[in-house]
Amino acid sequence: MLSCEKLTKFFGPFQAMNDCSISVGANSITGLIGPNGAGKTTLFNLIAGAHRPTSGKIVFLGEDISDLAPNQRFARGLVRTFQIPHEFHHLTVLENLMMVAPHQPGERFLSNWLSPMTTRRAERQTRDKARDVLEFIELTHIASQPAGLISGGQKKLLELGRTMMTDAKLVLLDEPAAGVNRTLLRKIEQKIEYLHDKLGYTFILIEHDMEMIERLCQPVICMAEGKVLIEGDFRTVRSDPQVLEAYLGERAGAKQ
Ligand SMILES: Nc1ncnc2c1ncn2[C@@H]1O[C@H](COP(=O)(O)OP(=O)(O)OP(=O)(O)O)[C@@H](O)[C@H]1O
Repeated sequence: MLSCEKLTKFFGPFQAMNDCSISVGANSITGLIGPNGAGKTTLFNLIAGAHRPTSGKIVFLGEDISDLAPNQRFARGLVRTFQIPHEFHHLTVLENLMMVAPHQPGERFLSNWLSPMTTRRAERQTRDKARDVLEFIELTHIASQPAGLISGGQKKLLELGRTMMTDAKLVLLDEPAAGVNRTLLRKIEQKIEYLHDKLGYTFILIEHDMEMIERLCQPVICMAEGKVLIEGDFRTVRSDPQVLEAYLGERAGAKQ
């Protein structure tokens, strides 16, 4: 579904991405791990189009998307969520979902005048879909609260819900477990599993929570210093000496 080929990225003299190649199969949940500063978020930025690679190429569903703008990638089904959820603070939770739906006729001034019925019908459909999504992410009870006032974990669920308002094919999830309590974390995992198993979503997931990576991800890719150290199933990656040194060793050391 996605392949990143020999990506490099320089920020001034600093090389954040160093000949990094990954490929992601359709309907997989790929875990992206690595120590702080390994280049995981930079890789997401390159895939989503927030940054352009210095060299290398990105192919999505057979098309070279390296030169496409983020909105063009989004229109092709490549959707990204953020470490810190980017909700619209003053809009309600329901409105936040409705905002995401692509190609709404009401966005075009003329169509509001020329075909108000069509616009209203489309808005009703979007609202109905948003209500279904709210039910799925179990946030119906806070539908009319301003999104800026809901909890961090609820914002993560809302982010996941916002991907469901789009025609997402590949979802880039940036630390879905960060700052989320254990109960809500299990709920987020179940939602990801459902979207993957029942709706055929493909995910790439950056996460520092190893339990979540172990439960959800196959394969797991470990990065360090802007490149891939190893790819494999969780157990293989976890026991690789390079990984232990670069990442898990660092965590184990921190516990002593
Ligand atoms: N816009 C930028 N300008 C300069 N340096 C940057 C920029 N973005 C990232 N970097 C650097 O690139 C390196 C990789 O950062 P990145 O955020 O991709 O790491 P990460 O693996 O996501 O880390 P973390 O797990 O801490 O989020 C870091 O050394 C970071 O300081």
